[in-house]
Amino acid sequence: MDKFFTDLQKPKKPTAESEDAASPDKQAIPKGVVLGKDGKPCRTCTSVSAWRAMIKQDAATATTQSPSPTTTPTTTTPTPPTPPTDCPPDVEDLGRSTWTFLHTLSANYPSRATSTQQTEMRQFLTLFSRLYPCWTCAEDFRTWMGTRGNEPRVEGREGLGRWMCEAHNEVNRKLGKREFECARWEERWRSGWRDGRCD
Ligand SMILES: Cc1cc2nc3c(=O)[nH]c(=O)nc-3n(C[C@H](O)[C@H](O)[C@H](O)COP(=O)(O)OP(=O)(O)OC[C@H]3O[C@@H](n4cnc5c(N)ncnc54)[C@H](O)[C@@H]3O)c2cc1C
Repeated sequence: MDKFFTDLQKPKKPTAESEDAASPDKQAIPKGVVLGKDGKPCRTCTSVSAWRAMIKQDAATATTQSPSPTTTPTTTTPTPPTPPTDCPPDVEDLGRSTWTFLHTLSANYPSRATSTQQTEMRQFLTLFSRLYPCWTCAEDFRTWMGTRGNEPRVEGREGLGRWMCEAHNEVNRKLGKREFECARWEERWRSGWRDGRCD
């Protein structure tokens, strides 16, 4: 699991297993930008900041490679405008929405799941880990989930909620974020905080 996000700061190449296999031009890819099978950056695998850095770099390259014979080359490249909110999600927007869904799903899982419900939840998590649109995230999530001791705990709500919290904390650690106190997952995602601020 050490590779989970370790190369977040490097452009990540799709693996042969990934449906998005590509042959990237390393020179042209800024840090943090991930490529899809068409060789183009994968927006759902890339943060807006890395995306914007790429646009800025493209603009700078265009300026230096094809200067107009009649104009003086510019020395600064304008920062692209902040995208409006109704644009396709980047890796962070997608992640926030997805965690909201996954924790809410756990919070509404039966306290004691039937064997059918357990099977369905296992199947869902397996499919989720294959279909999540950030393929680099999905790949690492699959690896984590497949590691001994990290298998989904689907017997009931408490186990699943804790497991989801641990899964999320794994991502938090890899991204250098603070870990969440898993004893409080239910307050965050089901009952609301004990101080009553969500009531
Ligand atoms: C399966 C998966 C894999 C991902 N992999 C990557 C990746 O490889 N690279 C990448 O850049 N991004 C990845 N992301 C996105 C990343 O986890 C964040 O969603 C994104 O960086 C936005 O972070 P955030 O700080 O806004 O809050 P988020 O991490 O999205 O958290 C949202 C809210 O959940 C609560 N929370 C935080 N931690 C926990 C926890 N452990 N348990 C319960 N609640 C918690 C907090 O209240 C927080 O505000 C992944 C997302 C998912 C769903």
